[in-house]
Amino acid sequence: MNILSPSILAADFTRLGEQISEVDRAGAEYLHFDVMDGLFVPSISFGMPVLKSVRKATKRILDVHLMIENPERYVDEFADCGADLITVHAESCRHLDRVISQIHQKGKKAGVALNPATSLSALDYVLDKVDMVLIMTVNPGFGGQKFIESSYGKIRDLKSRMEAAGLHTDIEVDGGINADTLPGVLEAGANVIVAGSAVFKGNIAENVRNLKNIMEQK
Ligand SMILES: O=C(CO)[C@@H](O)[C@H](O)COP(=O)(O)O
Ligand SMILES: [Fe+2]
Repeated sequence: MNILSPSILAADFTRLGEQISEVDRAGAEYLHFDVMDGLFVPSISFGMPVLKSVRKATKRILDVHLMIENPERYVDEFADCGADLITVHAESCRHLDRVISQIHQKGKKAGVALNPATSLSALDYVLDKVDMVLIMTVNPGFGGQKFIESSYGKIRDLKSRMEAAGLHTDIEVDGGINADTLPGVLEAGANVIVAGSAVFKGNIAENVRNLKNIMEQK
């Protein structure tokens, strides 16, 4: 099933509750929550107190993307604040297998994210343990960046690898997704689509409808 996960990083924070209701009403299935620590990525975004408030504002799946060093320090707290799905970066975990188990022990779904320059081989011994793989289609740290073209091939390779192993794990893409890049990532095998600017800039309901239309045609 294809799923849309609007990234609130691109929302108007003075009207966050309203804008969350708007994407909910327009039919987005997930809500993407980008946590940045100023170390793993250059920017600092938001953390637990904001997640707690967002949890009260929506019943949708909260898809928490941790762009932080040593995320095991905070996984339990993000789980307690209302995350449903917690994604950690392979590059930021010294003990990736252990962090995946930690997320599962909290009763949450676990995702592993790969930066554009990270090989799929980082997933070799954990692929069958994760609920989702996040292929970053920009270098993490900021919204509104340009999609990296080599991502299409990477998604396709991951999809073949999963098929060969008999796995139906979700493939999420994040960064520079819009009406132009969406058809290609769907074709390549992605099914969980993060979109920040393409949802929150302009008319939110119309943007969600357009992206969902494309997703339904594929
Ligand atoms: O994780 C990140 C950026 O690091 C994203 O989730 C962005 O928030 C996506 O924004 P757009 O590229 O869709 O504007
Ligand atoms: Fe993200």
